[in-house]
Amino acid sequence: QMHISMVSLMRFYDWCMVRPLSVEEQKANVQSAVSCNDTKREVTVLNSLFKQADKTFTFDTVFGPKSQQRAIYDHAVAPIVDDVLEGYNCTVFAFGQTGTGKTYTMEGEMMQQVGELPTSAGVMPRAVRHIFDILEAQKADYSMKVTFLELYNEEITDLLASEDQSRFLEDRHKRPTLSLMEDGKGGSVIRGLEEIVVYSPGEIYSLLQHGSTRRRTADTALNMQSSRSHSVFSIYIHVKVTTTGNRELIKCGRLNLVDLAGSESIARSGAKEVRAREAGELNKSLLTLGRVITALVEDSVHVPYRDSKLTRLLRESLGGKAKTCIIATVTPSVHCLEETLVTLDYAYRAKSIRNKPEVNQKVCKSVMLKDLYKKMEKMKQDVKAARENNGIYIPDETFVLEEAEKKR
Ligand SMILES: Nc1ncnc2c1ncn2[C@@H]1O[C@H](COP(=O)(O)OP(=O)(O)OP(=O)(O)O)[C@@H](O)[C@H]1O
Repeated sequence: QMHISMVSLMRFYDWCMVRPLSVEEQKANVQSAVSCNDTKREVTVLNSLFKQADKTFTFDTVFGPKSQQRAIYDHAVAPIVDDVLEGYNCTVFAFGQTGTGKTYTMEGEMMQQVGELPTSAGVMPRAVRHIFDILEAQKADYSMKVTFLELYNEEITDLLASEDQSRFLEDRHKRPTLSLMEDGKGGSVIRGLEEIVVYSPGEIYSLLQHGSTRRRTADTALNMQSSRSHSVFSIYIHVKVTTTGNRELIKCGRLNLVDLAGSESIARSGAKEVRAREAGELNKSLLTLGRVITALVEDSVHVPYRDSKLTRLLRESLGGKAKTCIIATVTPSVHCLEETLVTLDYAYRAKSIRNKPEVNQKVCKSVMLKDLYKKMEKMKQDVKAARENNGIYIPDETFVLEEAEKKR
């Protein structure tokens, strides 16, 4: 087995989405305090309403209140999905105050089944459709698996946990939590996180639906805590390609779609950190993310990745070998001016972070990935059953690939 890498320096992409004023806000005559210039790619916060200087931020792309979900996907996310299929690890973060449209942008209207995408479908269902469209058109030999987790109060829970483990999922305080460990290669692994092998868009849609419903059910039970939780949905794709020299390679790409906690928890803390901690409002992961961004922007020797679960989990996407982008979501409402400035400032600063994207690929001989995965799943089931009694190690796919090579 051999690893080949291509290294070049790449900065974060950053986009800004300004949502329309809601019907209620319009009825209440809420003033708009944000203006967008899509062509100049600028967002201006109208501090002049309060006799202060206006503040303008430039992004890679600015999507104003009239933007369609489809345009956002085609313009901003589709090129990233192409990179994932080339073997890159890519991460899309949605970052903004509660109620500004992070979930709308990432999930939007979820697909119940396969069919036309609704106009309000968000990044997740669109990415899934796009990935399958490309693979089917290429008649590719591929395998795919997904994971979906929630990080709340520094505890990781599995949104796709099988029913027997999910009895307590409605109550975040009673859920089984998973431990995060270093993988020895600069990344991290989550022990016990369900990795579900999928063969069709429909399967992923129902998993997404399932996971996001679990997240929301917990909300109604516990007073809208989703604004303080982060969710990470990941799709792992292995695609077999044949090079001009008739060599076979497996490209291993991964797409992480991250819906972050509301950025108001940063605005609220800061100087008031102690009080915020007492009120249980301090979001350690979000604050550490901010500190990691600052350290990377300032080229500090010490980057505090280890200080939170989120930054340990997504270390590779922050100054590492992944391609990363941030979607900042803001509301035009004049009542949210302070939070809007915090969001824009964070997303804007992140732009100067440089990652070193690398293609992940392995040389392979003639194995059919689809067959291999079916065998692997069977093996995992068997071993899992045995493990419950004897503590036997569950093989990961690298192990299975190596075993398949040895047997030839
Ligand atoms: N671009 C948009 N166009 C139309 N409606 C939108 C848009 N963005 C958000 N909304 C609506 O605004 C409301 C809040 O959006 P959403 O739940 O996505 O916010 P959020 O940032 O994910 O909040 P939270 O942090 O609480 O999860 C929803 O009713 C959503 O449908």
